[in-house]
Amino acid sequence: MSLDELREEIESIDRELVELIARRTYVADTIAAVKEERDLPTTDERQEQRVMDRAGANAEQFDVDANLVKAIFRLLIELNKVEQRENR
Ligand SMILES: C=C(O[C@@H]1C=C(C(=O)O)C=C[C@H]1O)C(=O)O
Repeated sequence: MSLDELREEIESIDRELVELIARRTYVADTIAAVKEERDLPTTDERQEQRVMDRAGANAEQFDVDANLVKAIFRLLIELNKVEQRENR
C-alpha cells in the first residue's frame, strides 16, 4: 500500500471514530431525559468505573495501551456529562 492509500485508510477510520463519538453523545441525551424523570444526578461514579474497567479490558484484548484507551474514555465520559447537563 502507498503512503497516500494508508492515509486514506486513516481518514476513513477517523470519520468512523467521530461518528461513533456522535452516537455515544446522542445516547447521553436520552440518558439525561431518563435521569431527569427519575430525579437522578448526572454523575454515576459506579457506572463510570464499569465503563473504565471495560475500556481497559477491551484495550488488552486488542493489544493497545490500556492507559491511553482509558484516557480517551475519561474524555468521552466528560463530554457525555457536559451534554447531559446541557439537556436537563
Ligand atoms: C452516560 C451516563 O452518564 C454519565 C456518563 C457516563 C459515560 O459517559 O459512560 C457514565 C456514567 C455517568 O457519570 C450513565 O449514567 O450511564
